[in-house]
Parts: sequence; structure tokens; C-alpha cells
Amino acid sequence: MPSPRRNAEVRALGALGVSASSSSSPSSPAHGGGGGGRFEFQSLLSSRAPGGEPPAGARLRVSDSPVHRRGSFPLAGAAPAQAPPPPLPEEGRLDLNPSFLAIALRSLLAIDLWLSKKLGVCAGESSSWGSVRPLMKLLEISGHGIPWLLGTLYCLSRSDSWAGREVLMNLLFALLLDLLLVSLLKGLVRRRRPAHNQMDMFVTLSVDKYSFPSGHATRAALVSRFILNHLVLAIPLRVLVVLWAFILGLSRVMLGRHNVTDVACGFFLGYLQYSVVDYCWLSPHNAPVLFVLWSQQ
Ligand SMILES: CC(C)=CCC/C(C)=C/COP(=O)(O)O
Repeated sequence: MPSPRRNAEVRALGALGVSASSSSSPSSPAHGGGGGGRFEFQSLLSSRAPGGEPPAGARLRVSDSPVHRRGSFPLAGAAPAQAPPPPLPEEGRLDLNPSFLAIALRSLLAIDLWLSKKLGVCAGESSSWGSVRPLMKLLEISGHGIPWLLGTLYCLSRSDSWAGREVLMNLLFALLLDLLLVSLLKGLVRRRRPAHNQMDMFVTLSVDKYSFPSGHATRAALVSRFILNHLVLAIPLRVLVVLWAFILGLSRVMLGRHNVTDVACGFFLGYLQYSVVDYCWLSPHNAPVLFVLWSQQ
């Protein structure tokens, strides 16, 4: 008879489409992640340290084991039951927290994929909102790295005030930092773009085959925060800047380029990046070489 707690675990895993096999041979494909969902179940009930011993905090109590349960209800002719072992100390009991965290993450990921597919209404010409796709692609170019880099360089070359040069120099630094960080993260995480995405983007880097985090979302958050802090704009224009960033992020999911979490984390990262740029703010005092070099162009 499985314990109620064990039943609850199996039900929770079942809800996630995870197999509830209890075979735990270390050489079986299920062991060590080979079997996808089965691995989750293994880690929940029989996580083992490399030496074969269960790690502390991940052991089943002896009283829960099938062997012991057989001993509790001896069949006719079976050896008499042994005396029950003393209860294990607290740290020897089954610790479910790590696996529940894994379940929570898996659920979040499942919701992310489901929602992203639902929102990907402009992913192709034949999608339900396929007619809006050209507009979304225009929005895509408005948040692309190349127009922002070229635009900043152009304005720098035309700027005739030190204050203007300082702001633009820092914007250039912010855009380059963003490209570097996003490329690094994409290369590290290597999350594939959604299956429904058509890879027809304007100029991409090799890491742009990956989707986490969204470079457009990081740029949108970074640039809009930068503009709001360093440009004196009327309220309607400030609202427009925020709207542009938000719609650009949404359009990444609608175009099928990203999952929702790529964009949400992209916004968060871009927001943080601005704080870094603000902290390291380049000025003629702390980076005189840059400004002298530029003024000699
Ligand atoms: C080639 C240069 C300078 C930048 C690439 C910009 C780009 C294509 C980013 C990818 O954005 P998503 O991650 O939002 O798809």
C-alpha cells in the first residue's frame, strides 16, 4: 500500500506528464536524466549520491520501504517480522523541497510554452493575425541593434556640445554592453527559438539562433530608461517611449520569435543594465581619453 504522501507525489508528477515508474537501477536509462520525466520521479524518490548511497535528506524512511511493509504483514510461512528500527533523525528523512522546486519550474516552463504559442498570432503569413506581421516587423527594426548603433554614432559625430557628447557616449557604451551581455547569455543558455518562429530576421549574429534573453526586450528597457532619465520630454512623449518598449516586447512573442519568459527576463536585464551604465557613467573626468579622442575626430 503506497503511503498517502507518495500517492500525492505520483499524482503531482502525473499532472505534469511524468512517468511514475519506481524502478531505480542506476544503469537504467531513466537514471541520470536519460528518460526525461522518469528522471524527475527518480530524483524525487531515490536520489543517489555517486557512490550509490542516498544523499542526506533524500532517503526514504525504512518504515516506508516496500521491504519493510512486507515485513509488517508477514505471509504464512514467512520469517517473523523484525523489531521496527528506531526513527531516523530529522535530516535522514525524505526532503521533498528540491523536487517541488523542479516541479514548479517545469510548470512555469509549460505555461510559458503554452502562452507563447497562443500569443504567437503573427508567426506566419497564414497565422490568425498574419496581416499585422509587416507592422510587427517594422517594430522589430525599430528595436534592432544596427539602427540604434548607427544612429548614436551619427548623432555623436554631429554633436557640438560636451553635454550632448557625454550622453551619447554613454548611450553607445550602453548599447555595446547590451550586445555583449545578451550574446554571452544566449551562448550560455542556448535556448532554441520557438518552433513556430520563421527565421527571417534583419541582420543577426550567430548567437541569435537562440532566444534567451530577447535582445530586443533588453534594448527596449535599457534605451527607454536611458531616454527617460537623460532627455527632457513632454509627458505624452514619455508615455510613448514606455508604450514603444512594451509593444516591442509583446511583438517578439506575437511574431513567434520568443517565449514570454525570454521577453520578461529581457526587460528585467535591460532595466538592470541601465543601472550599471548609470553607476559607471563616463564623463570627461573619469574617462578623459575617450572624450579627447572623440573631440579630435
Ligand atoms: C547585428 C547586431 C548589431 C545586432 C543584432 C540584433 C538582434 C538581431 C538581436 C536579436 O534580438 P532578439 O533576441 O530579440 O531576437
